[in-house]
Amino acid sequence: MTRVTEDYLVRIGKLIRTARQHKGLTQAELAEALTTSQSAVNRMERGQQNLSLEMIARIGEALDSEIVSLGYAGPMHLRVTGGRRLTGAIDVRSSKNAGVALLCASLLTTGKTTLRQVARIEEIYRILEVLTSIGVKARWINNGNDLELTPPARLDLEAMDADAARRTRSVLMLLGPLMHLEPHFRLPYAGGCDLGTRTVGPHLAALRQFGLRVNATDGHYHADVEPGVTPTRAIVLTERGDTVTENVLLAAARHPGVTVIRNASPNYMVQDVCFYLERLGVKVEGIGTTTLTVYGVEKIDCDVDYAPAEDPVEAMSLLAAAVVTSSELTIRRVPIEFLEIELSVLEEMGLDHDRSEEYLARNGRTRLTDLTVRPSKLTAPADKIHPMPFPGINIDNVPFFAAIAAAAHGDTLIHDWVYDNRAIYLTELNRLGANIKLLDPHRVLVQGPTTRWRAAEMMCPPALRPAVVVLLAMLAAEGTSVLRNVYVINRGYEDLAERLNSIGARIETFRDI
Ligand SMILES: CC(=O)N[C@H]1[C@@H](OP(=O)(O)OP(=O)(O)OC[C@H]2O[C@@H](n3ccc(=O)[nH]c3=O)[C@H](O)[C@@H]2O)O[C@H](CO)[C@@H](O)[C@@H]1O
Ligand SMILES: C=C(OP(=O)(O)O)C(=O)O
Repeated sequence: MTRVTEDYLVRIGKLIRTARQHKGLTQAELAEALTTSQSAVNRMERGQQNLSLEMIARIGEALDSEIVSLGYAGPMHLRVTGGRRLTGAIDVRSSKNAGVALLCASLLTTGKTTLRQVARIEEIYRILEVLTSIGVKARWINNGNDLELTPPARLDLEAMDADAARRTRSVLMLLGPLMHLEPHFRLPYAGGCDLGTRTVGPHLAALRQFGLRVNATDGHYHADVEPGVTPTRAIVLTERGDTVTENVLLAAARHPGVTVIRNASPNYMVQDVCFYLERLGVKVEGIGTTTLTVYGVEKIDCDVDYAPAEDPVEAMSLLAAAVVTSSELTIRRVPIEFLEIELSVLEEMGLDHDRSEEYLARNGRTRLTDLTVRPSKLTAPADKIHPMPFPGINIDNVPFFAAIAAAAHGDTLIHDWVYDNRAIYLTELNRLGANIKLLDPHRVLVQGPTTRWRAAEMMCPPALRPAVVVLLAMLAAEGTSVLRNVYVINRGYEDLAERLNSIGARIETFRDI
């Protein structure tokens, strides 16, 4: 690990102290955020503690401070000592996908939005950069667990951080709230994982019914709002997509009158957005179904406090971690409604598991359970694994079936019809000892069981879930593996390496300078 010299340590220490005081944290509070002691923070601030670049980056994150978030810290990599069993229990955190939608939704009210237990992940940081660049005040409170967002009297859309906006597809969900605030605006083109072409047509077609016209030129969506246009009948989405449903919900929330959305996604992040809207005083009927009726409120000025639910895809990731490492693991706070089809398939494959009594998430609505998974002799499923819009196997959970199928006896056909590239990335597992044949760009045949995972040094595939699947296989492979440039994992998982270490993994993070 690279160390910085004494002179720099004193200067960095001063910067840390100033940034901490600016944020209103005590040394003890910063220490808690960094999982270190108050005396260690005291030594750091006096320049008497050696600091790894990793620690400096973490301090920067804890303090939201550009000064110490060191622009020169290079890409993050992981070094994995594999072949270890996982053990104990781990909590699922709140989802990336609800988090980004709720950040966009915060623009609906002129009041303050407090979001509890928001995942501290890169994707959230990108949307936060976009929001703060246009004037929203953002503050992490309660030891960095909760996020407080206060909009300005008028947004400065011209000042939008285009680089941050281009790194996330979720910026698309600003269309719905912004159309109520500005008659003309532009948004940089949306990005996200490298998953091939993804549709925006359904967003634009649905929002047109509220008078929003969008032209895509020069790397921007140019949006113009025609006043007085109102949907004359139910809005029928051409695809049952998650973000398109959320976008229309956000447009409908401040549209005076009743909007009916058909072919809506009932998926987890959409439910979170509906629960949030209810707290804003916007009535939504049909939550959890494919027809949503929204009773819009033209002006919303209340403060709102909401805790997004736990992430089913993170739950599936942890479950897959237990399976590939043949471990007994308890995964707590699993939003069971959104994982039960996956669990039914896994039960058929022979997965030995127990579920606790159900209890409610902090939002008071989502049902949670604690799931204990035990080492099992798995057989390949009789039928292909393929995703469906909810309810069905979650599209983002499909890659985890590749790792699980690799541990099962027999051949599993996986058909990812949704994304152009994602199935291709699954063949990366072959470098770690799996036997996966690419049948065409959307289908792979996994031939199990993988008797021995092999350690390897690899670049992260440029898509979040396949990247995590590779990491899981590295946990199973004896020896030392290296996974390079894990930004894409940090887009969607909070402190994944550290949290896996807390249940017995051995993963070190390191960075290039
Ligand atoms: C921030 C966020 O919430 N991202 C999620 C969201 O992205 P998002 O809602 O943006 O997903 P897209 O709209 O890109 O849909 C994914 C792909 O599925 C296709 N499609 C979708 C629905 C449908 O009924 N028919 C159809 O063909 C789309 O054309 C697209 O190619 O949903 C995806 C699908 O669950 C998830 O992978 C993403 O993690
Ligand atoms: C595809 C994903 O996300 P995004 O829509 O943010 O690219 C994902 O979460 O796996």
